Amino acid sequence: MAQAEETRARLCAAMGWSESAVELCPQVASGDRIQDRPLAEIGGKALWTKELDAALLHGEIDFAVHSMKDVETIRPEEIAIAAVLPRADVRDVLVGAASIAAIPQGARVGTSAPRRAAQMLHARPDVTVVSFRGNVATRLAKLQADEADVTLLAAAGLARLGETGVGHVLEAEDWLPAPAQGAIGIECLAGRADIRALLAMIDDAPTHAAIRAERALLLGLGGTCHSPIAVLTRAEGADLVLRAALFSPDGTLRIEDSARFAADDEAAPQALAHRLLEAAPEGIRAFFHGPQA
Ligand SMILES: NCc1[nH]cc(CCC(=O)O)c1CC(=O)O
Repeated sequence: MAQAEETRARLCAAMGWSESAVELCPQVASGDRIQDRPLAEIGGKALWTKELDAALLHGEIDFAVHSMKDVETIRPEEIAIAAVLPRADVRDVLVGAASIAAIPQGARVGTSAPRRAAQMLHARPDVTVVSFRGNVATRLAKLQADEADVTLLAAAGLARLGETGVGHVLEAEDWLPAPAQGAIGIECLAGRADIRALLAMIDDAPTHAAIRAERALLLGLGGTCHSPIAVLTRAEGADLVLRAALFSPDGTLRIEDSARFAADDEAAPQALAHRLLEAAPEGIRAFFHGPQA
């Protein structure tokens, strides 16, 4: 809802409309309804898109607002990512300790994200990872209830909920975020030229280019929500520099590579994916499906 409200505010500001010109149509996604099991177990895909896709396809809504981190790599061809808002803070926040090094020996780390679990076990093989699902408030409550000693959350999500004083931000260069973290994307029917033109008014080209590159990398890797992958994109002049690290889920294995390419080059991130897969030992390779059509 916070993301939808931000989108509405930006659209109304760009168009000179009053807020009442855009109606919010709240939907509960299956990923939010099912909170007691890790996503990987629920059967993975489309947990945040299924209901909104149906609403788009049935003409109940004109566009849908997503955290791009939750949007699967391969989308129905009738649906287009029409706009991406300026990227918020890409970093993860550590809650319960002042730094990775300061986490007590043998601590319980609450997370259900394969990336965060693998990164943590890579940095701190002594800790135990415990499953930790639910929205931001639920996870903070679980930490309060001592179900874990520390947890990791996206700075962007905390900020959108007004939880700015929580935890300690981890520098992105040391602790790479998830693909598309911090980016809000707006989807509509590919055939709705009118809506696409409207949404183009609030598209942030640099963020859109970075998201396109990160998603092209994921497509080349065949990465899913089970794949422990972390990335960081930064702009260098007209180019993007994309860093990517792949892990084994237990954190024992880690490989990293990077590429610099023109912002509109979609082949380059796929070539980076190819190099990573070539270099990946089986313990990493097993969690990626390889290049997707
Ligand atoms: N389903 C998890 C999810 N999807 C997007 C965000 C954060 C907001 C963002 O990255 O845009 C979160 C919460 C988290 O990782 O802490």
